[in-house]
Amino acid sequence: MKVIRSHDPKALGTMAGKAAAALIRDTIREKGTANIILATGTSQFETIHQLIREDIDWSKVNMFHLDEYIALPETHPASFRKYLKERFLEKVPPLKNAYLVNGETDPEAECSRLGKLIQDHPIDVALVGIGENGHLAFNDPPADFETTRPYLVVALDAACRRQQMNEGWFASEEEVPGKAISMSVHQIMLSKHIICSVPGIRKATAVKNSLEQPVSNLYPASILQQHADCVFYLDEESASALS
Ligand SMILES: N[C@@H]1[C@@H](O)[C@H](O)[C@@H](COP(=O)(O)O)O[C@@H]1O
Repeated sequence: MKVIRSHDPKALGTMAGKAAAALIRDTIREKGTANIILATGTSQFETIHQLIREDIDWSKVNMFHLDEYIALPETHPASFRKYLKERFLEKVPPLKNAYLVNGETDPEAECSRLGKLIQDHPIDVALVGIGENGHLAFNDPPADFETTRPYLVVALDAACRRQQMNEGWFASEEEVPGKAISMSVHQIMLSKHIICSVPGIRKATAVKNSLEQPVSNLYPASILQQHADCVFYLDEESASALS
């Protein structure tokens, strides 16, 4: 695992977006197509902002995303589908496929549908973030490191729900859905390249635990220490607790 520090969140996002774009272009050159995972949330603003400015043949790209709330309408400001449509899909030419997680249908059937699709599209490049509680996608601690199912129905813990409220996505903690569909830790780890963008002081403890604690499902993102090609992009604030 590699760590790249930049002076501010904007520079961090620019570097992460450029790195992702280079990997996507290389993959298309080698294989003809590229399969990617995008993350959502505040931490991805600058990374995605850079990605949409890159010269990429998007018609050769298949996209998956990490997670979505169950039973949250797509019109809600916190909907991850809405986020990806408005910040990414509407800003680039049409992709080959964009496999969005639908949280408004039968969740187990949706997990199976997406699971089959992603198993047919081995992931080349995954953009991920981590939560204040160290979660990867919506795999809150203690995360399930054992399951090999690609997508899971998960319960969101209090820390995760509080973070979503504090970031302004919801007016109150009670309004945050209690459940979500999440890509599993196992599936994320199958990605060939992982780019983890983590700006901001609120993530300093989670970053320290993820990078400096022994790998443990109590710090879900600590599993990234075992990935063959994962790069953490940090700013001064998110790196401030590192030894
Ligand atoms: N479940 C989402 C993830 O998709 C995201 O990558 C991560 C970081 O979130 P944020 O960027 O809002 O801090 O946790 C969110 O809650």
